[in-house]
Amino acid sequence: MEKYSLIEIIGQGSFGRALLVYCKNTEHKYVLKEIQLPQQNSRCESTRREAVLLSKMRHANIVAFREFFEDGNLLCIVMEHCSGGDLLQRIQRQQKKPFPVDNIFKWFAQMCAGAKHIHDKRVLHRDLKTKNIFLTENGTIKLGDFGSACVLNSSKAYAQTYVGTPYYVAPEIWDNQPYNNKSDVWSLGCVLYELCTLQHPFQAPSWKRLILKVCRGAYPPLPKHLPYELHYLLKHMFKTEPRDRPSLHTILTSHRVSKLLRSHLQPEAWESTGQERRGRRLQRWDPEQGEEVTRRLGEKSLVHTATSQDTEWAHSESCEAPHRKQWSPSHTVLQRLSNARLQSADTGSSSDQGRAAEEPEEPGGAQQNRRRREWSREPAQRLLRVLEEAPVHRAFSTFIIHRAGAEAEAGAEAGAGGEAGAEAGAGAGAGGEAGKGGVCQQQEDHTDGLTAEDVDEERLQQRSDDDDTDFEEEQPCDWMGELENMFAAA
Ligand SMILES: Nc1ncnc2c1ncn2[C@@H]1O[C@H](COP(=O)(O)OP(=O)(O)OP(=O)(O)O)[C@@H](O)[C@H]1O
Repeated sequence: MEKYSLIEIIGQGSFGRALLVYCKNTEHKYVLKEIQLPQQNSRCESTRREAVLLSKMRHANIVAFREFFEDGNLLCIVMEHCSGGDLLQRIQRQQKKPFPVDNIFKWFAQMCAGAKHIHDKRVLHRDLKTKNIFLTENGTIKLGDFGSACVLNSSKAYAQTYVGTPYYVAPEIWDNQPYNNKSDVWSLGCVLYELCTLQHPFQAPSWKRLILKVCRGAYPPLPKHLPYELHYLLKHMFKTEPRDRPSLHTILTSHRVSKLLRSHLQPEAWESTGQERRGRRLQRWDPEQGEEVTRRLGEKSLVHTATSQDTEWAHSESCEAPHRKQWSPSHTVLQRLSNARLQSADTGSSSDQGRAAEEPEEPGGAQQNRRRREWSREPAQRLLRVLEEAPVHRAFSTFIIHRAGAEAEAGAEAGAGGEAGAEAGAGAGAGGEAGKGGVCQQQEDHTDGLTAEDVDEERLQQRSDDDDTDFEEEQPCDWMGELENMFAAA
């Protein structure tokens, strides 16, 4: 710590301070994130996870990691300082003046390149939003805040899961489906929309209407003067079915707009997305590496997996996971919410009055016949009851959901998490938003498990977007239980 001197405190996150510091050795400024120890486990883990993941993500469009250490009762991560601030601040500074289209393409291409790099390492960011995307002094995009990310490679199922920031969360998450690589794509669609309009695509005065809009993919159209490519991109990124959404790989390689996007990328950003590896048979991620990462992250780490994840990864081109076949994200929640709307109106809920006329009905009775994953846990009444009085501004916060068995059993069976999650929410108590803690031991920064630049050759080849939904969490989270606890506690 002695080698850093404090310049200023640049922010107070939900778990600790972010400091702008000066390093006497390198004569550079850095951001130092600190967390008080001991605290509750989850935030501590989140910080450690951020450090470990960040340390292994070397890419022109990802915040560069410097070091990770403990100093007394502080856990510290030192990282690149992005002096342009975050995109949320940048958007706010525009004061309704639109960004030049070239800027939009450049920034979007860079965030896709950074996110693709993450996905190529089988990591999901899970909290992509304007607040977590930074700009350097020269206007280069850097993805940051890996505190919510997860690695999909351990052979065990792990103790904690996550829902994201509701305003940026994809429809499948509201339908208790697993987070997957396309969920990150949805979130980036929200960011792209904000760059285009300076507005969030899914604005609503209540949670219920927010969720309905998200599940329908119903966003106000972009202004007509914006180029066709932006309209086209958003239309695809906001497909409510993950399988219909392009992956980042597709967006940057074989989508109608790929060439245009790539023209906005510096060669080093493009090369480090893995394209330079085309044609070379690459080593598949070794499951043992996932174990190693898990061990280093600690027993309660936020690492999700399938029990047969290595097989799934190896055969992701040809094998559809069973739950993937069952995906029909928005229909379940829409139908439940629609039914509940009537019940809610019957019981005299004022906030539901008149909404039926405003919200478009689900098109096509034929969709009712689609295969549907049963939403077995909570009827929509519960959702409505929870959300009815909840302040919608909280939908911009990051939520972390705890699973049952988090404290005792890191290796809980995959698939058990959904039902158990409701109790886990109660057990977690502290309620939703990031800001947990716990005693944590120092971890060596020895994370070889994440170093493999392992991209399957097949993944570089063109595929349908359906096949392109190539990895996902195995255990959907009980965000509703968590919301219930959070709002009950408020
Ligand atoms: N690498 C960075 N470069 C420049 N500013 C940063 C960097 N990392 C974080 N910040 C800024 O520091 C502040 C605190 O960030 P931090 O990630 O600690 O918390 P947060 O994102 O505000 O909240 P949360 O804890 O819920 O994630 C924010 O204003 C953020 O924009």
